[in-house]
Parts: sequence; C-alpha cells; structure tokens
Amino acid sequence: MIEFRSVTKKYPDGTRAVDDFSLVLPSRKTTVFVGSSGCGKTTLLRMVNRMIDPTAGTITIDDEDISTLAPVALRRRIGYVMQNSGLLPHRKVVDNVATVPMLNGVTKSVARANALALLDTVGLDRSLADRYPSQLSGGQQQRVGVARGLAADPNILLMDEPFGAVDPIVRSELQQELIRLQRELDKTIVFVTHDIDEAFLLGHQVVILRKGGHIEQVGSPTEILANPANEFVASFIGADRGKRVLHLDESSDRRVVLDGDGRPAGVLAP
Ligand SMILES: Nc1ncnc2c1ncn2[C@@H]1O[C@H](COP(=O)(O)OP(=O)(O)OP(=O)(O)O)[C@@H](O)[C@H]1O
Repeated sequence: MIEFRSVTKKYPDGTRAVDDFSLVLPSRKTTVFVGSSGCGKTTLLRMVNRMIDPTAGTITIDDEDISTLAPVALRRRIGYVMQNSGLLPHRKVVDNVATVPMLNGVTKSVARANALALLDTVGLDRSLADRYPSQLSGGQQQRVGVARGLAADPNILLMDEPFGAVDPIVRSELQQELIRLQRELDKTIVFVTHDIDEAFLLGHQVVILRKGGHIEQVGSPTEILANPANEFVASFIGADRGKRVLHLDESSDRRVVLDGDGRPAGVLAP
C-alpha cells in the first residue's frame, strides 16, 4: 500500500505543483492519475520513487516512510516506465532489460536469461533481443520499456503516459497487454494519463485531478461514471455531452447499444 499524507510539492520558482494531497493507493491494484496538462500527475508519480522529494507531508510504502530510505536503492526496487520508453540507445534490447538486475547484483548470465523470459512476458519475440532500440517500432520499444520496468521484479510499477506516443491501434494492444499482465503479475501499478478512456479501462481506482494535484473525485470507473462528483468531473468524463450515456435499440432481432450520438457501440449477447 502506498499512502500520501498531506503531501505538497513546491518547486523553487514558487509553483505549487501538488498542494496538500492525501490518498491511499491499494496494493495489487492499478491506480490511475488522470487530469489535464500541468495538474501535477508526473510530480505525484515521481515522488513515489523519490525522483522528486515533497516539500511537506509524508509518503509511505507499506507503512515505511520513504524519506528515510536511500533514493537509489528505492528506485531499483520500483519499476518505472515512461512515455518514450527511455531505453539506452547504444545498448541491445536484452541489455536494456538486464541492466537494473545487474546493478542489484544479479550475474550477467542470469540477468540475460531473465530478460529473455521477460520479452516473452510482454509479448515480444526473443529474436529481437539483439537489436538496438532504434531498430524497433514505437510499440515494440514500449514493450521493452515495460519489460525493463518489470526486470527487478518490483512490487510497484510506475507508468508515466507509457502509451502516449504510439498510434491508436498499437495503444489499444498495449493497454490489453497491460490488463493481462496485471492479472498475471499482481503488481501495484500507478499509471498517469490525460486520457479518461484509458483511465477507465485500466484503473481499479481512478483519481481525477485538477491543477495543484487537487482531487476532484476518486473511485472505481463505475462509481465515477454513475455519480460524477461535480460539473468539472461530469465535463471531464464527457457525461455532460451525453457521450457516455448509452441507449438500447431493441427494434431489430439483436439488441444494439447506441452511444449518445446514436452510433452503434456494440451488441448485447443474447
Ligand atoms: N522542475 C520544475 N520547476 C518548476 N515548475 C515545475 C517543474 N516541474 C513541473 N513544474 C510545474 O508543476 C506543475 C505540475 O507539473 P507536472 O509535470 O507534475 O504536471 P502533469 O500533470 O504531469 O503535466 P503533463 O500532463 O503536461 O505532463 C506544472 O505547472 C509544471 O509547469
């Protein structure tokens, strides 16, 4: 369990990126921070592995105050996946994945063998192991980024807009893959996005944020969709435009679900 208690981050220039933020992120669940640009999502995420330290307040992991832990050691036991994969360009795929375990003291041969197994886990062919990142597609690079984030077998995986830079079809594949991985691996995932559809798809707990890391609403996708807390949330999730209000068309022999604009969204199983 990760807990933020009255956490504030004020940057040296005076910007209050996060202002008195408190929240519990349950273990083995995916919590998604969603909100528009500049609302403090990345700052919140990076405070979990001490890439950024809060100005006030405390963050605990399983009741341990992380300010008492050495940042480098903490970072090596928390997976981190970022938007542009962050792979080292001059290292082969397999070595990108094996780096952190080797820094943690795992021998090269074991780290490489584990890295190959992780390529299977994220749905990549092992034949790509000896390529350099530039020889992969954007989607493949992101998969390697996820494999690298998992390499030290962390309990916690931080993901900062990891699928933001790939096309919609690949993005959808990566999202499905992450849902599968979460079921299989049972990690505590903290995921940042500005895309509410992605947040609802991936999040067990969705946190809708406004400037300064202010929580507008927190809940499961179902809770938020059924009861948006205020007009800001209603507008953010598209409820005000009727986008998410679905209708049933039973005029034919099949029951067709229509979205707010009358477009078919799916067919109900008989
Ligand atoms: N190093 C910094 N110095 C000063 N201000 C910063 C710094 N980093 C971020 N900020 C400011 O803090 C606020 C929150 O930034 P943050 O990157 O956490 O937002 P975000 O929600 O992740 O945005 P985006 O979706 O654009 O990545 C913004 O106003 C940003 O300009």
